[in-house]
Amino acid sequence: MSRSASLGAPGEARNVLAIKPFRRLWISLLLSSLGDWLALFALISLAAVLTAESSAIIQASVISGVVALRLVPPLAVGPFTGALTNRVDNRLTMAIGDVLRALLYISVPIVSRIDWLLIAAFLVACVVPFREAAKDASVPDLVPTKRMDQAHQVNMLTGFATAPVAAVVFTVLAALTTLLATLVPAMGAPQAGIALYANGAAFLAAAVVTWMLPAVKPAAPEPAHPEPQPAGEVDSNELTAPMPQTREVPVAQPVQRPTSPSTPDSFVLRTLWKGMRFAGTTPVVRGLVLGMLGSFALAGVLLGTGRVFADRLGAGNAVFGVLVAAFSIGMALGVYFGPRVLRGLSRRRLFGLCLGVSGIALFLAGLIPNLVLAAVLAVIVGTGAGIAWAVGLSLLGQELEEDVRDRTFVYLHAASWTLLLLFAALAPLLAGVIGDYPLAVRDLSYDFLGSGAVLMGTGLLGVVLAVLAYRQVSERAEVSFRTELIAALRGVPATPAKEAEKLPGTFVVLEGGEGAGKSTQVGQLTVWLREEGFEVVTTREPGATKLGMRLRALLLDKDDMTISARTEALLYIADRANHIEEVILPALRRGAIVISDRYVDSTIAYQGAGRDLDSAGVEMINAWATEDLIPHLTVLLDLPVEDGLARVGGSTDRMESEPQEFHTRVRKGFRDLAERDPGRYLIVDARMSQEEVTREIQRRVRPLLPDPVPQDAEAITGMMPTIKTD
Ligand SMILES: Nc1ncnc2c1ncn2[C@@H]1O[C@H](COP(=O)(O)OP(=O)(O)O)[C@@H](O)[C@H]1O
Ligand SMILES: Cc1cn([C@H]2C[C@H](O)[C@@H](COP(=O)(O)OP(=O)(O)O)O2)c(=O)[nH]c1=O
Repeated sequence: MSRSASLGAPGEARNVLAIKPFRRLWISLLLSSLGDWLALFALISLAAVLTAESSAIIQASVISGVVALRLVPPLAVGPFTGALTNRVDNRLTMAIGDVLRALLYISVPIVSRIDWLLIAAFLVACVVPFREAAKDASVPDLVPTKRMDQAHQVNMLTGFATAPVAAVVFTVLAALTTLLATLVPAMGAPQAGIALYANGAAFLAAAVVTWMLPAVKPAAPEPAHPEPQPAGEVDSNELTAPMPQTREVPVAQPVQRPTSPSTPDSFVLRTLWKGMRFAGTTPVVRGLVLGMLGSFALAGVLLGTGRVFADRLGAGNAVFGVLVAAFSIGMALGVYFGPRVLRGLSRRRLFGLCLGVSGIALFLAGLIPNLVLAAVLAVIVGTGAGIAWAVGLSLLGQELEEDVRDRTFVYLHAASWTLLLLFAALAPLLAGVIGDYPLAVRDLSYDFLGSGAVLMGTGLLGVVLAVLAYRQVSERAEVSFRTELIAALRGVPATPAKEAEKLPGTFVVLEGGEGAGKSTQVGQLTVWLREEGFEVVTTREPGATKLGMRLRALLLDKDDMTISARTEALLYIADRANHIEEVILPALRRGAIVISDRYVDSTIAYQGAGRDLDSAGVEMINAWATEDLIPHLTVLLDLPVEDGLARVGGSTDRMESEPQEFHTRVRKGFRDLAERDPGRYLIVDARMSQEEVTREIQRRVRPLLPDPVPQDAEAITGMMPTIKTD
């Protein structure tokens, strides 16, 4: 089974990175995104160091301010960025933006005052939207239109992927500073200066790389003259030919996508709003979006409280770095390996489980203030959040129609950044308000920490969120969560209690009276699933096998009116037993999706209700003949009898020529069956147009489809694109 990859497949990333100018843009983005993360960690640390002597609430407010200041100005300056990108060379805007950021960051440790730290953080945040807008606006100049989406995806992923690297760099620098301060006491207490200097260097390097991009005049978008490309580079014609004459970008490809932890501008807010409205449409999408955003809120809380928490445990910048690195490395591992872990477990269950585990780990980290434990737990929180994110992304990809898929992914990325920063800003404030209390009961003492309480509270919220999200996405399953989890951990397939053989395929049946549209919908469903890359076996009853064709002729021949009701029932069931053995089971064992036009329910409705045979008896013989093979889903196309008969245009076979009352009983027979077991049925009003019926069926079938194959999941979530070397 293969399905088309939809987001940033590594192969595609290599493709778009083969475009030399875009690769330069990407390198400058990589550097500045690294710098951005490094700056965030360093500023939080420095804020904590400079306020070490102040009260807890002041310290908390300053840390919160450092983060909040990144969130606010972009909203104010966002609308003005367009004016600049239209007038000034984007390359220049980007390079100046990088140089300004470098200077501002370097100035912070030199001035070493809390007021300047906040002002500098604010000024940086004001520069960022211009730089981002210039970068986004220059992508269409550097990349052919058809690769634009890939380019944006690579950029988005880069924004995430640089976090663990920056965290490790920060930790190493912080540890070095601490070591130096110990060796050379004259240096004073360790601050976070080195990281900010390194950061300035990263931005200066980014400015140089940006400056080397091919110049594109904003007013006259002449085709650029790319340098001669060595073999293996993308043909320059590809670059110049589809160059857009204006900066108009189709609605489906919004140009501004956040790539660093600093850009919630008006576009993002708009996307958030639209996305939020969209996310409410189906429970599964709602559950997935809720859970995925929740994992970023957890990350935000850890980022916001981490420094103060480390402080209260008697540690400093390096330990904060370790916590952030542990979390973000865990997250990267989770995203990368997520699609491959516990293959035996349904992806939806894995999604809920990982979120829950993250929540519990965060709760424990807050409960037991211990540095080593906190680092280990941070890895677990990150891994859980990463797996949930990756699995959520691939499930969403499966769940959503192609036209809204990209929009939702953009929304998710934008919303994630915003939530991350929002929670990182709120968490320290809350911790400061709660305060720290050393508790002592007889010989036992326990440090109740405000930051610990926030971590615990968020952990609990995470667990509640996991349960809520799981409820929204969970599917009816024959195997209990526990059984499936134990089996998955042992690496064996989980066997439902009554099913002798776990079949990898999916069995869908369409039922309904004459002319309800079964054949039409079977056709539509088949085309759709095949396009999605699944192996589909389309079949029908009676008459799908050689023997079946003979039975069909006997059953439907208008001249042969002497078949008794029981004989008729047995003949249909005989056809079914043969059909299962020869067609259905082999396909299900292969993992195919089997779609059958009629199955057991037809006998129960036509012979049981229609011919007035004892339905329980008919059901029993069916159960024996089918060895209890029950479809995963039965779609009942329900239609008033007259409408259906009018559609088929008069009686053509023995069954159709039965009187209207017979067909009315059949209709009721079908409805009774469906109402008895709503979890396994979809009743569709077949008076709707063919297209509407098709859409309704697709919506219900989608969650039943097998999980995407691992390569795809990797393709969707692959993070660090490989650089093609010449
Ligand atoms: N939703 C619909 N609205 C109107 N006509 C339909 C619809 N679905 C199918 N039809 C038409 O009704 C007729 C019977 O459809 P068909 O799919 O053969 O039904 P069945 O297999 O249930 O007997 C066909 O001519 C088909 O084009
Ligand atoms: C499978 C099955 C079909 N039938 C009847 C219903 C149909 O009238 C006929 C099958 O004819 P067919 O032309 O295949 O069905 P349709 O045109 O309705 O899609 O057999 C039964 O009575 N009992 C059964 O178990």
